[in-house]
Amino acid sequence: MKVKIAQIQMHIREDKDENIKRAGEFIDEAAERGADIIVLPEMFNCPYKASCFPEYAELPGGKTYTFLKNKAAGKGVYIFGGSIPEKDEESRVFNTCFIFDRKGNELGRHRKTHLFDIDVKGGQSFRESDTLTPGNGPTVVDTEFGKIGVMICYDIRFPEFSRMMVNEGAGIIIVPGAFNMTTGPAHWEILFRTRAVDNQVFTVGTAPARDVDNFYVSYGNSMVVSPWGEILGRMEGEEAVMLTEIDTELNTKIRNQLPLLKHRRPEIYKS
Ligand SMILES: O=C(O)CCC(=O)C(=O)O
Repeated sequence: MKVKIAQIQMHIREDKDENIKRAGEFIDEAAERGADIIVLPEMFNCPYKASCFPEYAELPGGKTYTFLKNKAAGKGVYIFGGSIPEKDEESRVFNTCFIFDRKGNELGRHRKTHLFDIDVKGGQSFRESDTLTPGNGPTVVDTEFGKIGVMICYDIRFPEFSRMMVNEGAGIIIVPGAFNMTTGPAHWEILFRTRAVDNQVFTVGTAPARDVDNFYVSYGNSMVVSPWGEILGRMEGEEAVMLTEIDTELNTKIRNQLPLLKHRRPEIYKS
């Protein structure tokens, strides 16, 4: 089955309303160009800064959630809403992707499960756990294009997580992310291609546009990778909407010819 995936690689500013407005303009453009699925980047309504997350956080049903829901219904598209800081009744804050179908029904939500706490010597440092609470598992949603797994950024570094999604039947893994200028050039492409080849799935990474004046500089490089490990679409640092058509039959074709998933020996893998 053919699916047109639109990735919105946008700049993210201080002003939440401005971010929502820009996302809306790009969603309109993607829908006009025939997208079936539209994907936004990680933290698309909020600067990627731990101290901003509680300040920008919303309860489900809040302003950004309602915006995404209405856009999905209004344009008749699936929206994988990048991520936003979500708060719950106890004021805990999560990094959450809300997913809507063509009618604006919430299909699922993924709370980032592996928090990004790193300190690379002479490079990037970040501590999401200063303000965020982790989610506790993988997310797989049902669509007319089959099952789609959803994870957020750092989650992709944990191979077991993708495998859990594939074991649940996911044929595409959608990953809103925001790698930086230290880990991005080193690992982003390798990770998306490796997860695709290991699991014989499409991987879709969608990042903010690069803004060298930001506190956190996104690597950008939004990409779609085939189950054969081929890069089907790739941006650089620019702000743009990229459309890539994929064919979900490819998963089955590749799995029949190279039956990796059948050849697994889970009884001898201990971890
Ligand atoms: O894993 C990385 O290098 C980047 C992760 C990240 O930026 C994130 O999880 O938001």
